Amino acid sequence: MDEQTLIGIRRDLHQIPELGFCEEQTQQYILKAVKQFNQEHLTIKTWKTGIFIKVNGKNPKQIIGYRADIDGLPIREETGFSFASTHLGQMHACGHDFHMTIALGALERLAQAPINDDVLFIFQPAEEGPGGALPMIQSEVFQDWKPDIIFALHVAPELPVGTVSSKSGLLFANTSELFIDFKGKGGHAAYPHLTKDMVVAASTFVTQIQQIVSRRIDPLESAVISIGKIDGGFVQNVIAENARLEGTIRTLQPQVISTIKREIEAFAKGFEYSHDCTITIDYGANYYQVYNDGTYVDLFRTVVDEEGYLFQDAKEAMTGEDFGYMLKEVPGFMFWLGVDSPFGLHHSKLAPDESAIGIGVQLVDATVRKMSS
Ligand SMILES: CC(=O)N[C@@H](CCC[C@H](N)C(=O)O)C(=O)O
Repeated sequence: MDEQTLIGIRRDLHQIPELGFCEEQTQQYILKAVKQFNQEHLTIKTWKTGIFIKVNGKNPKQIIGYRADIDGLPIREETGFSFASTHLGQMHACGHDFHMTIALGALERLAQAPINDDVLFIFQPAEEGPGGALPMIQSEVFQDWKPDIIFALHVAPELPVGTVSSKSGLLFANTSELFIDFKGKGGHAAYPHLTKDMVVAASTFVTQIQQIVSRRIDPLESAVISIGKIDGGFVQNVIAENARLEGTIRTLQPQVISTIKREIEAFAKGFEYSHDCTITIDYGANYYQVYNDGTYVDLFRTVVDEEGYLFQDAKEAMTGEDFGYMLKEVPGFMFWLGVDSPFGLHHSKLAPDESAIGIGVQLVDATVRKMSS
């Protein structure tokens, strides 16, 4: 596929972002795009809103897996692009439109010129939540077509186009979502002493739990607690009976997540007493760390060099990725693809440079071929 066709696909996909497990339009778009490819060597199976596509090899000794995530985020786009999201309040603000396009580009090349081994393309729903990788791994299709090696990429806005980055070992953090509901007693804003104000309780809670990271966790064991959303009350002169916090916990060691959860629960008990309220905690989706196999990172480094691009050693990031579950089952790696955007991941103005798409396709294709040689 030429660059203009790839950019066209990316722009089409950019216009139809859908949240986790609602990616029906996206799934249909991908299936339709794949219909244009040489069908001779393809076997296609859908799974919920995801898709497995196997390019049957000429003399297969192994299955090489490549995964692309397909969901968008609940963010109102502010890019001003002519091809901006047509789904109000939803946006491909994490580059999954790039991820899908690159996978389609590499798939088209392999469908046209298959290698000896089988190559399994996995279009995975719900990476941003509630997590599609784990149930997809448990599916019959994955178990039947279980890859021997697997890899994936993620766009990196802070890296220039032509630079990629990865590392052996830990790349992405362990994560847990965090949802906390406060219930107190509402009332007239003029009589706070007759109420249990949940806006005060929840906002104090947000600042207090930051002490868990600074005072309860070994400074050598990094952790993040971020609250991204606060809800509470209805009107300016009524004290709120209910409030809700939504956030995420990130740690570099899996066991530190449990420590943080225990500490949050202890803080909650104290708050129930001091604010005379009830607090309910739900941890939503939990993702396992992304841990790269050094052998394949080294192989990839060689491919990047041979293809004429720049490989930069990565640092661990506090981003989460349920691809970590796939790497727990199957050896492989993940890498960052430079897309040079002035606005970062999860920003309403994320504007990745489309000239990185062709580089992604070339690197995925070349990596698969190298893994098979
Ligand atoms: C690459 C990336 O940005 N991934 C997301 C994964 C979200 C996991 C889950 N919804 C959570 O917030 O814990 C990220 O936010 O890192």
